[in-house]
Amino acid sequence: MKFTKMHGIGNDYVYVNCFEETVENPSAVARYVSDRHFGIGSDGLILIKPSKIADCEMDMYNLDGSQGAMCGNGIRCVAKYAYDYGIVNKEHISVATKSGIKYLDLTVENGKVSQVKVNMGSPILTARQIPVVSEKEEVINEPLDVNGKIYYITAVSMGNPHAIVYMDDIDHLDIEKIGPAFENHVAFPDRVNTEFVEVIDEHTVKMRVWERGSGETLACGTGACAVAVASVLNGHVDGDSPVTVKLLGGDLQIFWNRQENLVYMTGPAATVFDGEIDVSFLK
Ligand SMILES: N[C@H](CCC[C@H](N)C(=O)O)C(=O)O
Repeated sequence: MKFTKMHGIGNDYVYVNCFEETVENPSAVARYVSDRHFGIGSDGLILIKPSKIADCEMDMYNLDGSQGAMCGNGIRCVAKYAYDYGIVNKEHISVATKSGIKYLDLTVENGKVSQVKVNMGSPILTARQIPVVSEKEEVINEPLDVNGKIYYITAVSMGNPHAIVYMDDIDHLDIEKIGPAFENHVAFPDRVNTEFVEVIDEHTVKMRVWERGSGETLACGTGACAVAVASVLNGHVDGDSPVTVKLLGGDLQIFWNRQENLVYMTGPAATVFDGEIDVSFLK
C-alpha cells in the first residue's frame, strides 16, 4: 500500500490515495500503521477517496481503529495532497466528510499548498446532538464529576464531540490519567475528545488535547474550533476577531463568524515523506 505521511502542526496521519489504492480493512490498517514501533507511527489513518458530491472525500480513522466523523488538521492535509498530487488544480475546493461537505481555500507557494483556510461549518451546542448526557439543553460551564473531582465543562461538537475544561496551568496536567477518565466518562455515550485550556488574553488561548481513540496529540483542529467557540460563549475572548489557539505542535487561527454561525480555521499543512508498506497480511 502506497502512503504519504503528512501532518497539521504535529497532528500526524498516514494518508492513502484511494483514487489509486484500495484499503479493504481500514480499522485494522489504522491500528497497524499508527504504531510508532511496529508500524509507520501516526495519530491514525486518512483515506482520500473519489466523491460524487465533492472534489474528494476524507475518511478518517483514529489510532485505535475507530472512525472519526471530522478531522480539522487532517482535512487541511487532504486539501494539500489533492492539489500537490494533481487530484485537483484549483485553489478553492470541497471535501466530503462524515459530518458534511467542507469548503477550503488553498494558499499555494512555489506550486505547493502551504496554508489552508477551512469553513468548518456551524458548531453544535445541543447536548443530545453532541452527544452529552445532561438535564440542560446546552452544557456551558456545567459541573461534571470525573474520578471524584468536579470539573466545569463546556460541550461543543464540530461534527465530533468535544468537552472543554478551563484551568490555570495546563503544563503540569497529568493528562495520561485525566484524559482517559473524560474520554470514557458515562456522560459521553460516543466517548469524547477533551481540551484542557489556559486563557492567555482576550485573543489568545493555550490548549492540550486528549483525543478520543488517539490519546494526547500535538494538535487537534476540530478541538481548536470547539475551544474558540467555548471561549467566546464563556466570555474569555473577544468574539469579534480571530482567536489564536496555541497547541503543543503550533498555532491555529480560528474565527467564529456569529452572523453566519460558521467557524473558520486557518493553518498549515505539511508533507513529510512518501512510502510503501505491506498490509496484505491484515484481515
Ligand atoms: N485530530 C483531529 C480530530 C480527531 C477527532 C477524533 N479523535 C475523533 O473525533 O474521534 C482534528 O484535527 O480535528
